[in-house]
Amino acid sequence: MKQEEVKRCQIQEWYPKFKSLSIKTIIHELPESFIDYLLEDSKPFLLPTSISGDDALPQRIQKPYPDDDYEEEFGKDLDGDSQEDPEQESSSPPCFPDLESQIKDSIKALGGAIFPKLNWSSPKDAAWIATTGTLCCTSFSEIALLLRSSDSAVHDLCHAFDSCDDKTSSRPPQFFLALRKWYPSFHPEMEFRCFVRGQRLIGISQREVTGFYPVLIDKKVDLELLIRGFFEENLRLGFESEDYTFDVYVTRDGRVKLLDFNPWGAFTLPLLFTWDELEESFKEKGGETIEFRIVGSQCAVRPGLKTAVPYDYLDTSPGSGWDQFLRRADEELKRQTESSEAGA
Ligand SMILES: Nc1ncnc2c1ncn2[C@@H]1O[C@H](COP(=O)(O)OP(=O)(O)OP(=O)(O)O)[C@@H](O)[C@H]1O
Repeated sequence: MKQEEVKRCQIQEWYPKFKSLSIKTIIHELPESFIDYLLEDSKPFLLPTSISGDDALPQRIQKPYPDDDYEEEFGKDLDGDSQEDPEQESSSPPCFPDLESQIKDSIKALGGAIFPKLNWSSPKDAAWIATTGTLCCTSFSEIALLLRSSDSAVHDLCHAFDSCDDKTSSRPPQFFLALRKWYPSFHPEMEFRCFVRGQRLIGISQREVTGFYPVLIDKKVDLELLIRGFFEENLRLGFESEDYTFDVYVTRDGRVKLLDFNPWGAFTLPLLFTWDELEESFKEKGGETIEFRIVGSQCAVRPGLKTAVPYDYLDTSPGSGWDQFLRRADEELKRQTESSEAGA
């Protein structure tokens, strides 16, 4: 894969051209100080101080220590004076007044609630930390909390070009924050990922693979016609890459909305396909047919895509803690088996 292909899939690159086919979005360039803040490994975890004071998150979260209790226990010396905290200076909450004020205006212009996204990715793996459990944000600090907690954001910030065979840099020159109007009524069964190889649409997959939606069985033929028409009319010659994926949402009245572009292969999830299957199908059929895959029964649903839990839950590598836990569980099992055998 080439860097150029990955760059084309950045929202600030494609959105201006395909704006009329997509959902309402406002894009802000991010200052480097905010990128540093997202990447710094500061403890305690500090949210930016709000300039407006009308933040959706309680101010208390933004303090390094929980008020009086901490001071009572640790902060007073024997004479009763507060001790100086050597970390105090470095742990004062950051503040991005200009960015915050621009974002506040954009959230208002988008109806009061937005879905945040960096150049390529949303912080979908961090939804668990939000008070709503979703990516719906109404304030700057909610966005900051999601981005700071997300491995998908770190991927965009540090590893976006890792799969490129002509990689010259680890990051793009600028980062952007896309604020997309929040749609609470998105129907997951109406989202599809479409696979384009050699400028031919060769595959369509249900996007939400953890559910069985009987309605798709009846609608499949019509949906394929709609998506194919959308692709031929707008993307085949309009998007410059030869190989890529695009995500669409089909509204109840049959309009196709473009949600996203992703590079072919590498970090992009092939959902109900494998990349080998897609390559094979292109080789055999030369892009003449489209294969449309949906989950065909309740028994065929896929497990979650492991994108919505903290990385620590999944990491079983040495040093993660899980390795020790599993070793001890194994030892305990062996011990029990041995003692029951000895007793028999
Ligand atoms: N504006 C929106 N309002 C509500 N939900 C949304 C909105 N945009 C996207 N979503 C939901 O969030 C999901 C992820 O969105 P999106 O594809 O933009 O994120 P992503 O990080 O690029 O994901 P991927 O890496 O899989 O492409 C979508 O499948 C959709 O269900």
